[in-house]
Amino acid sequence: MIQVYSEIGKLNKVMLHRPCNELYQINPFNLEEMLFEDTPYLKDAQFEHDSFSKILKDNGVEVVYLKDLFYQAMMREDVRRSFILDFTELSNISSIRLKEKVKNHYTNLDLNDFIDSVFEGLRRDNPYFKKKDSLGEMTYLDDIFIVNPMPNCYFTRDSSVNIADSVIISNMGKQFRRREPLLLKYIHQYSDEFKDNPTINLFDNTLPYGIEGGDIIILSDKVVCIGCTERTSPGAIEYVSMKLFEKGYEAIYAFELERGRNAMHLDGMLTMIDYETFIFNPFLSGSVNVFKISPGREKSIKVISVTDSWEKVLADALNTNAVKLIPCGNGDRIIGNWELWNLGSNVLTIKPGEVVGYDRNDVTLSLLDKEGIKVHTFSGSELSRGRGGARCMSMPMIREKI
Ligand SMILES: NC(=[NH2+])NCCC[C@H](N)C(=O)O
Repeated sequence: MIQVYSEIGKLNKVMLHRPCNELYQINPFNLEEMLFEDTPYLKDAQFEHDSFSKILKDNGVEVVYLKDLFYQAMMREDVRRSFILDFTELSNISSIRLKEKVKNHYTNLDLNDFIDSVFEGLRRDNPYFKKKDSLGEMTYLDDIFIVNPMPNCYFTRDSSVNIADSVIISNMGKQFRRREPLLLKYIHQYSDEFKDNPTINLFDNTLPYGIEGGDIIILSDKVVCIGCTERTSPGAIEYVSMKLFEKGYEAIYAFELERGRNAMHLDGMLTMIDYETFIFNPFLSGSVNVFKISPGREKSIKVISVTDSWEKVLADALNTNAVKLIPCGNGDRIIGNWELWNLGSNVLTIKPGEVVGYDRNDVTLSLLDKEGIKVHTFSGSELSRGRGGARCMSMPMIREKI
C-alpha cells in the first residue's frame, strides 16, 4: 500500500537501499558519467547508512529495503525472464550475440547471484565471458563493463515517487541511471508488498520526457511542486499534472532551475520540514521562474507565470499567510554553498518539525535548532560523495495524513 499525501506527515514506512558492492565498481576515471564526486569507501558507507536506518527505526519508522523487494519480485521465473529481457535491452550491450550471451548468463545464475549482478554490473573479465565467441566480446576491450553497475541505487528518491496512493515510475535524465526505474516497475507489480494490489503508475514510460523523484515535493493533498530541471522536463510535468488533476489535485507549481549539476534536483534547493517551514537555497530565490499549472476545461491545463518570491508562492500554495524559509548555511556565500553541496537542505522529515540529516552542516543545523526543529544526525562522509542526503536516500511509502 502507498499512502503519501505530504512531505511532513508522520513517516510510518520507508524504502531504502543499503549500498553494496556496486559502490566498489565506481571507476575513479569515470566519476562524471557515474554521477559521483569521489570514490566512497563501502564499509564506512554501509556503517553510515545503517546509522541512518537505525535512527528511522528508533523513531517508529518501518524500513524496507529495495533489494529485498526486488528479490521477492524476481522469485517467479516468468517475471524474472521478462525482467532480463527489459534490463538487457536498456543496458547498451554492444552486440546482438553478446546480449544473448548475457541473457543466458543471467538466466543460469541462482537468484541471489543474479540480484547481486544486476546491481554490480558484469565485467568483461567475468569467467563466463572468457571464451570470446561474439564480435561484441572481441571489440571495445577498453570498456571495463559489458553491463554497467548501478551505484546510484541508494538514492531511492529518484527512480520512483510514491504519491497519494500511486507511484510515478521515473524516466531518468542521465544514461547511467536509466535502468533503476525498471526495478521499481517490477517491485510495484510483483513484490510480496504489492503483488495482490499492484500500484498504479501515473507516468507513461514510453514518453520521451525525463522525470526524477528528487524534483517532486508533495506540499499537500492538493498541491505539488515540481522542479523543471536538467532531469525533469516540461513535457513530463504537463503529463503528471494532468494525472494528478484526475486524482483531485488542484495545482502544480513548476520551479524552473538552472539545468546542470549545480541545481541537480529541486530537493537540493528546497525541503519542507514543518507545516509552514522550509530549508532553501537563498542564492536562487528570485532568479527562478515559477509557473502555476491548474486544471483547464475538458481535461486541458492552464499555465501562468508567477512572479512572486518563493515565500509568497509557497504561502499561496499552502493557503496560508506566510511561510518561514530557513536559508541553508545562513546564506553565507561560502558556508551556504558548502552546506548546500553537502546536502544541508536535503533532510528527511519524519514528522512535522522533526528531521534526519547529515551531521556535517553545522550552520544550518544550528538554525534549525533555533527554530525549534528537532534534528537527528548521522555521519555522511562517504555517502555524500554521491551528492545526495537523507531525503534523496529514502522513498516514503506510508505517511500519516495531516
Ligand atoms: N534527489 C536527489 N537529490 N538525488 C541525488 C542523486 C545523486 C546522484 N549521484 C545523481 O547524480 O543522480
